Amino acid sequence: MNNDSSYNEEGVRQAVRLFLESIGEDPNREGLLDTPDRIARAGRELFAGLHQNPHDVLEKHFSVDTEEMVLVRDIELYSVCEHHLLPFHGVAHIGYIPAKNEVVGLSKLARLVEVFARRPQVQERLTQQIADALVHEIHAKGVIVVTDCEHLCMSMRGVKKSQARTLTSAVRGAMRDSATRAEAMQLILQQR
Ligand SMILES: Nc1nc2c(ncn2[C@@H]2O[C@H](COP(=O)(O)OP(=O)(O)OP(=O)(O)O)[C@@H](O)[C@H]2O)c(=O)[nH]1
Ligand SMILES: [Zn+2]
Repeated sequence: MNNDSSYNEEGVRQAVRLFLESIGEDPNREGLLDTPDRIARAGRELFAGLHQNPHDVLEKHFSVDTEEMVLVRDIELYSVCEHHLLPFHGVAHIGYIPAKNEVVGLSKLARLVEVFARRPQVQERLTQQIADALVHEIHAKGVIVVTDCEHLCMSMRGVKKSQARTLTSAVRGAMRDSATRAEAMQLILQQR
């Protein structure tokens, strides 16, 4: 169910006006006049995942007779860290071993990333939520999710380490088997 009726655009506009005033800006100067409205519209998109759920994305699946690993790597992701509300961005790699006849369309894996990325997040939770959704919604026998991101709160402010990448992983079920996990990691790391 995609229901964003709890998204309060006027509330966001007021908060942005107050924020601009509070940093010493003039929200009435020409360049900033439309900014509260722009941010209200952008926020609807950036936080759309708060009003979506993984069930809807993974509901439709196919009867493909396979129980072998499927892996989609380099799925672009943009999220917002919940501590500073600054972006973190990078890629997600998702591998899963489907239950018999519960294979999902490849694009649905990318849509699943969007459901959890488009929220205030921490990278660890984002990674785990993607893995858990594949177990709960399509009964995947094994799952590995690896995310690899740059956090702007670590690059453009604070410690200012722009080269630092954060990698987090979540491994479930049969993917915990060391040989299977090694095969998935090899596919993820394979030279482009
Ligand atoms: N574990 C984790 N930490 C994150 C994530 N995004 C941002 N952070 C960290 O959240 C922490 C918040 O630390 P605080 O000490 O409360 O805030 P701060 O004073 O702004 O911290 P600095 O960034 O060190 O200046 C920082 O260390 C950030 O790097 C994330 O996805 N996962
Ligand atoms: Zn942060």
